[in-house]
Amino acid sequence: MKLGFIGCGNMAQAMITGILKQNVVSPDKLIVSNPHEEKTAKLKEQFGILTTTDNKKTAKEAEIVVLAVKPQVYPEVIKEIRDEVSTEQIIVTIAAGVSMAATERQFGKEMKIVRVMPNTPALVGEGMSGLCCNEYVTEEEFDKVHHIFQSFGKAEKITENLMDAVVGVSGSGPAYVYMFIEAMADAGVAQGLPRKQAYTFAAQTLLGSAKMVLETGQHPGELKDAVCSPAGTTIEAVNTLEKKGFRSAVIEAVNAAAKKNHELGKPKKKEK
Ligand SMILES: NC(=O)C1=CN([C@@H]2O[C@H](COP(=O)(O)OP(=O)(O)OC[C@H]3O[C@@H](n4cnc5c(N)ncnc54)[C@H](O)[C@@H]3O)[C@@H](O)[C@H]2O)C=CC1
Ligand SMILES: O=C(O)[C@@H]1CCC=N1
Repeated sequence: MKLGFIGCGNMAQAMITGILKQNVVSPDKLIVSNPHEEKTAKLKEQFGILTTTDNKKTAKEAEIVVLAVKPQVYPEVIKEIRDEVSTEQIIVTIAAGVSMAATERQFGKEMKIVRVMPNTPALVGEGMSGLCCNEYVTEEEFDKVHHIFQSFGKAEKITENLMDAVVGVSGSGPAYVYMFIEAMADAGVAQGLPRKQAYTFAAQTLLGSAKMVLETGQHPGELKDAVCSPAGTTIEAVNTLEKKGFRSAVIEAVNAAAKKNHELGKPKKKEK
């Protein structure tokens, strides 16, 4: 099975690195196109994969074609490749706000489409992806794509109406988590920790806490309570976070990203 990527920016590089590290697709079965050669140079050098500046070549050669360009570039790329692809190939979209109906309309034929929202921790094998597909994708074909996304983290099937929620929580989520780590580390530095150690202490605390949620199955509130000793240090911090509206800030942030994803998906005037 040949896998192609059109666009080789942050997200594609994270996924390709994850896929190759896990050996789910061998380097000779990968083709990546980007008009700017410098974007593919590092991957070419590191893994010896086939790279090109010609999107049509990727579209013609790959059985599964991942469109990894910005949402605004989708119409231009689809226009460029639509005569090169057959309805036997699978198109994977990862763009925020690009519905399967819009992709199908732009191809102008009954293309097999799998819509996915991945995230950048794919690079280290800890991605989180939500996937859905249209009616032309068989179960076996969906499983193939699912398998690829599972190779660099967790991947779950969802219905398309949940894509906004998935973008808000996991697609955009790493950015909020990095902000949290930065803020924790800044405070650590203010309290005297050397900068490098401050990042290690903050990031490892995030990692360990996340593992506790995933592996113990305990409610996050219960895990939080187990850290809060009566009249201890943690409840002072919890009290401060509640006073500063921490939970509500996070909820509003996730809702804002979900809303933006929804708005990006609304047809533009010229598309009507
Ligand atoms: N960055 C992230 O955390 C996530 C991004 N996404 C989605 O992934 C897609 C890509 O996002 P990023 O990788 O962050 O953007 P990026 O800007 O880092 O990468 C896009 C790449 O497309 C290339 N490109 C531009 N025009 C092109 C064309 N005509 N043909 C081929 N390549 C072209 C650019 O040179 C660039 O390398 C977007 O649709 C975004 O919504 C989805 C989940 C998470
Ligand atoms: O910010 C964005 O639009 C993309 C989609 C999800 C994460 N990054």
